[in-house]
Amino acid sequence: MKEAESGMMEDYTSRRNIYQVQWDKELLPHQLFNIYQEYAGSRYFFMTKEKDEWLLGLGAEKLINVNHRSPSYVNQVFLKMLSTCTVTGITPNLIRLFGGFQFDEGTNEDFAGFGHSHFIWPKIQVLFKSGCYYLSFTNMDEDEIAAFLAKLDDSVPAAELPEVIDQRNVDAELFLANVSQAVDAMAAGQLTKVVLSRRKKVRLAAAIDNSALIRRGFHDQEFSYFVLLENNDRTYVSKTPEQLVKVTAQKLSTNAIAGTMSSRLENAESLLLQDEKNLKEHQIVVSSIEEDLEPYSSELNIPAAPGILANRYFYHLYTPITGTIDESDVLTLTQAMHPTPALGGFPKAAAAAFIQQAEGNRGFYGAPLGYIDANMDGEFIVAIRSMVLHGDEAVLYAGCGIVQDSRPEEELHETEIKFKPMLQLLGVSV
Ligand SMILES: C=C(O[C@@H]1C=C(C(=O)O)C=C[C@H]1O)C(=O)O
Repeated sequence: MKEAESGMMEDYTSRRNIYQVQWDKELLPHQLFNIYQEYAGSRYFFMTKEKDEWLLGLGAEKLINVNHRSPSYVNQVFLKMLSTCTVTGITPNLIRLFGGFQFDEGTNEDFAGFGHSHFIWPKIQVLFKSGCYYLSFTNMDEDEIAAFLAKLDDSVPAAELPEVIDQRNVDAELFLANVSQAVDAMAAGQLTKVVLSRRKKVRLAAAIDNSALIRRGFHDQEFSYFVLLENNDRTYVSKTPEQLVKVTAQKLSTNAIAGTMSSRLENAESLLLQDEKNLKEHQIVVSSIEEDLEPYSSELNIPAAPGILANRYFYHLYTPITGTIDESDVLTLTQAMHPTPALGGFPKAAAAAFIQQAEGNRGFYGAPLGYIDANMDGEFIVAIRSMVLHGDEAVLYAGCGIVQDSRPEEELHETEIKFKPMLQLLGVSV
């Protein structure tokens, strides 16, 4: 906790005025994104799978951007900041701190500039919840707020996405070699499961306007979260079906999602529900989540067998898990669970070492992204089906679980399908 020791925490203790209002007319996130260009580079958007709740931030009143992953540090800073607030309006619990912790401690150049703990307290926060829009302004004077509210009625032209001019795999050969090596390590008894990934680069004719991506993600029919986090000239985007953990008033929910089959296969659902390799991959995740949560929860409800999570391109084996936590909060659980063997492997330490040596660092790919509120409740997702944007280039990430009976070419194919949600978002016909 170097920052705390060196006194940088002082930075978070100046007084803040928060002004909150409820807004009655419909607000569209892609229009809000474009209202003030001066906030570009420090905006974010988070939407649930059901699309019934979303959170949007414009501008950073405070940015937590440190080069170590530390939920307790983020927690401490957030509490300090909350203690400095004078709230005029609805309720202080509406304020959320949004961001995430990178997958591992090392550096990945695709994510240059993002912190390993990276969270934003926005200048303007828009929360859509239970059918209502709540706006919170931090340290903005009356005139600034009035000017912003006046702009909400203006229609902001929807951005268009530039044409795609190139797409190519960058490490398919390395991925095949890594899968073979993982299968050998499993035969030698060193590992039970490891999740390996690879990348694809897509180039567009011009720099990408993030509001265009939000417009697409907001209107599509996929059952997945949508997350977009800007940091200066880079943006991370994920359209993931996977929740890491959500806590509301001591009730927790999480899920195991592992085991995949292309929806193009005939009878894919019943084939997947009976497929031994996929069931094995899935059970490893369920057992590990149960073990990780055991110290925090005296009551966990875990169905005896998985069901199916259906999306446009694939089906996954899916086990929803609920429970009650004793003395804990969402950040502690995030740390206890990440990475589940849905993104790391099993045993956890051996899998982490294997990934490190095979691929290097993952940045936000597979990482927990989400928010906390003043009650220390919140929700974090596992950022997969994702990409980093930088100017006119997108670097896409996709991975899959490897077990002893995995075949490299089949796993390569599975990752190819997993690029599709991002390719489609960018406008590549898939
Ligand atoms: C690793 C990814 O997905 C994970 C791996 C899965 C699998 O191997 O079946 C399924 C869902 C996710 O837990 C990814 O999409 O990049």
